[in-house]
Amino acid sequence: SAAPTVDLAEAEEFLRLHHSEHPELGPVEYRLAEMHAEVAATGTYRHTPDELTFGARVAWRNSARCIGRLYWRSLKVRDLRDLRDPKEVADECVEHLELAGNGGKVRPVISVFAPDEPGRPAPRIRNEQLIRYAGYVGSDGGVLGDRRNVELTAAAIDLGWRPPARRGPFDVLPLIVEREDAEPAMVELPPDAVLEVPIGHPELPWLADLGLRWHAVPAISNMRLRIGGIDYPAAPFNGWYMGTEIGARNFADVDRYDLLPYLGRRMGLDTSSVRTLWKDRVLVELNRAVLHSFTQAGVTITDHHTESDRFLTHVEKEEAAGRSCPADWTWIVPPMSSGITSVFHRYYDKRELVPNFFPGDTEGV
Ligand code: HEM
Ligand SMILES: N/C(=N/c1cccc(CO[C@@H]2CCNC2)c1)c1cccs1
Repeated sequence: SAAPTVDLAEAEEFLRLHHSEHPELGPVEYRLAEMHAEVAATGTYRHTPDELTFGARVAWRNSARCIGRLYWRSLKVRDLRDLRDPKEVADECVEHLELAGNGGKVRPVISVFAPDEPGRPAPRIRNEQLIRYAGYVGSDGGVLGDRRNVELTAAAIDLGWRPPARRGPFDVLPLIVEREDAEPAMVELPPDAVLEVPIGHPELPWLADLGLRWHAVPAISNMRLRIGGIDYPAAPFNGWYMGTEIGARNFADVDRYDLLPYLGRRMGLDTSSVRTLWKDRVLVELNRAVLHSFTQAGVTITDHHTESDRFLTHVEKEEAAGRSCPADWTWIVPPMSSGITSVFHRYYDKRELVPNFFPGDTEGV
């Protein structure tokens, strides 16, 4: 027999949850006995496809920082647990992006690759998201592109990635997949797997000439999915964007694209003092540009008002189902116009439930 590497209490709690929410599965006792026998023999157990699908959907439902959970039942789950080879994992991530992008009608998808098992290390995706723009540090210390990805860009170059002849602010980085006992794989994303939206403004024609753009599919690839005591370190998942993520954070943060001062001047605002609220006026127009452009391009996007109302509907539905809906106010409340969104005006249950997603071990490396 092998020493159990899996937390038996967490495994049992998960199987009981699965049967309680799906009575059609019959009594849980048989499954519990099977699990205990497998753990006694091998130190771990294997989820059935149904358990994996249910577990991934509940992990989303338990993600306290996620405002988009109303549609948690619709998550498409790709069972790729037999894949451990870094190159194969990278290639399936390209498939994931094509399936999720769906020509603009973005679908929430998760791909679950091999779990950590005794003596069989799992693959891990180095990139924080499947699609990331390069960040190049200039000799003057300035950065061309996304400052957040300066280290990832250097890692890709170290692995042999050649930036385009003319470096730009939106060069898509290759995917890097690592496994402790294998060579890392680095795969360029083919253009048709990377749906992008050019950014223009409904009333300011000059904005389109700036060449701003963003990718349609946000796909988090460095978090660990934990289900019933089993960890899946490579389980990239995507939804669609809420406009503020791009307009109020990616384009606005000083340590990202830092566009507010430039756009303020182009809009002819008095940027000499914050008291003119010039930053706030630029922020609104930049976010209107993002929502307008995605809609024009036929790419799914949601605004922070609609998404706030949807989330509170989700909280009500969960409570009607007899479940508490854990939520982290500091992440749920959007990064602009907070007080005029519905989620601002209440408290939330902050417990941490499992199944769930946790920071990966490449987090903040
Ligand atoms: C379908 C549309 C979805 C929308 C609009 C949405 C929206 C968001 C937003 C705005 C955040 C905060 C991100 C930030 O502040 O940087 C977030 C966090 C999160 N979302 Fe969702 N989400 C969606 C789907 C999903 C799906 C499908 C999953 C997983 C299956 C998911 C899991 C999470 C997790 C785990 C976090 C917290 C990440 C962290 O702690 O770093 N979301 N979501
Ligand atoms: N819209 C989204 N937004 C995010 C969801 C989770 C995390 C993030 C990015 O988080 C980074 C770490 C902290 N802020 C930036 C963005 C989704 C990504 C995957 C499914 S939905």
